[in-house]
Amino acid sequence: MIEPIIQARDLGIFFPKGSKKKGRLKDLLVRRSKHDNTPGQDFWPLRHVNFDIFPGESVGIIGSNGTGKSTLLRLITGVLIPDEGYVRREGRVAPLIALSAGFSGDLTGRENVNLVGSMHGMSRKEIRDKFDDIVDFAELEDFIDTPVKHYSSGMKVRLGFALITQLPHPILLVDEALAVGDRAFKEKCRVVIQSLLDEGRTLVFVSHSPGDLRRYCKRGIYLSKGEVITDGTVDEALKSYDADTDAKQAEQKRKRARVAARNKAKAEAEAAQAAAAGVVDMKAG
Ligand SMILES: Nc1ncnc2c1ncn2[C@@H]1O[C@H](COP(=O)(O)OP(=O)(O)OP(=O)(O)O)[C@@H](O)[C@H]1O
Repeated sequence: MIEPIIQARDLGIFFPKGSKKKGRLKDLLVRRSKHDNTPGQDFWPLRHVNFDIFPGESVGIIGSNGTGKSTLLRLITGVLIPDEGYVRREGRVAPLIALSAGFSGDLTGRENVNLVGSMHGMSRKEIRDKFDDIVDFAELEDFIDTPVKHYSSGMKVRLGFALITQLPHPILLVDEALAVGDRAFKEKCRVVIQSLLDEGRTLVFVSHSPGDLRRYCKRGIYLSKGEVITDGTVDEALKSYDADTDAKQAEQKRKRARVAARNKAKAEAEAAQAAAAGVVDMKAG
């Protein structure tokens, strides 16, 4: 029997309302003690989430802003620790997430490739062997010995993408990585992702682009308010998302119409009152 490469069971995480993004152990401890002191102040971006992802699958995570998609990827990488349930993964993760965040500004591109590559488990030899390909892909030949703090945000993202896609890890997590960079670079990234999928890597892909989701993913998980609403083909998940969005928009339209009708009735009542007061004044005059 094939075992899942990623398995989530009753997965949930809370944040105290109004807190900043966290992930360090110290923060988690602080958060836990806050939780104990102020019950009812928690916000659960994800709760009761269950799924199995099998080796070689490509799964799109779909949902509107703030529904817990990135949080889910961060739980899969292990950057965040769940408060309920668990997420288990078999094998290492190549995270195409916040691509420029791991770099140290004072170090050069070359030094960062060495540092971040080894942090992700690459040996010195692997880094040496892949170094030229990384620099070439990132198109940073002339700037590789410049401190990263002088890079533009696009240059940092290019270097991050070039490095992370060289990792041999079986699980690839992508969070809107294709939404950055210019058109030519985006196309290059798409080709690389496709080639990694062809090698049999497992992909979990967060995107707002139906085109990209359909291009890479057979399966789709639609999240709403932190829960899995649909887990099926990518078309089924997108359909479910569209139907919810349409229903939400219709509700907002009805709400606006109700407010407009109320305002109109109020304005008419005020006009009638003013007219009546005018009649009284004239009589008095
Ligand atoms: N570490 C954190 N501390 C506090 N709140 C957080 C933290 N991480 C995420 N959140 C909140 O959890 C909710 C889900 O965030 P998340 O980034 O996972 O959403 P998303 O579905 O990826 O949204 P988008 O489509 O806008 O990227 C948001 O309301 C966000 O503000």
